[in-house]
Amino acid sequence: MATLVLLRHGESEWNVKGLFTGWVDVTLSPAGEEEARRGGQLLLDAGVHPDVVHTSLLTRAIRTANLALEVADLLWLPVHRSWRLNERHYGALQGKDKAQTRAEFGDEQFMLWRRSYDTPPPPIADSDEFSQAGDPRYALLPPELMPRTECLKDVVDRMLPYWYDRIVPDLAEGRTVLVVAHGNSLRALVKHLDGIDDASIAKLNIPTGIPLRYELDENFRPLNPGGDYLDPDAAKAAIEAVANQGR
Ligand SMILES: O=C(O)[C@@H](CO)OP(=O)(O)O
Repeated sequence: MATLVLLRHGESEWNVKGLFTGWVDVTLSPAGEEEARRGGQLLLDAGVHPDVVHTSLLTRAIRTANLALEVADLLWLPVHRSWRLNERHYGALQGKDKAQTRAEFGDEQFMLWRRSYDTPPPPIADSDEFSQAGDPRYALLPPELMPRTECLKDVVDRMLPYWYDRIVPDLAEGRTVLVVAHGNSLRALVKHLDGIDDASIAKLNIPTGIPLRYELDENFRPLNPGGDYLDPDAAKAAIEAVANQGR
């Protein structure tokens, strides 16, 4: 049996403003910093002691990991970062206001872009102020792998190699693994873990800053399907708030 803990970064500055974020590297809001620390406290209180951390290349996830680990007195843990755990690339919607987008394109198109499994938003132009073309953190990424938009299916496809090649080996060694990532990269991982079908995944939302614990069997499948939030009441309210963004 192995323990896997998933943690979505704390509230970001663009979560507060209601903007599509994706790969834009915004930082945490003051409330998000607090959520991250509380996430660390929840780990401590539950007696969960991660041995290794995997996170994305985006500041909001990296800072969340650091703030949570500091509270748990675990800043010394090994941390691995990969673009494969980044948020879904939101294409030309990056930097756009969610409520305005919904008003302009209608609820159906808005939800297709936000939550359908295989409809990506239009691609972002390299000249767009919110494009990541030329961002030095992706300099070693082969150009053909650099996304200009992604649907959730694309995220599953680029995240799974990291799951199998980097995270599963840690779990197989008996390590407790903490993955600090993003709303949609964690939806992709939960879809895989829980075997959620392509239509039902539209309804799954992940709250910021609340650790979600899975106990996995020898095939790295959940013994507790759906996982257990370390603060279930707070998670319920926060999940509702994520679902209603842009309304
Ligand atoms: O803007 C984003 O990158 C994501 C996460 O904040 O938003 P959504 O929940 O709408 O997919």
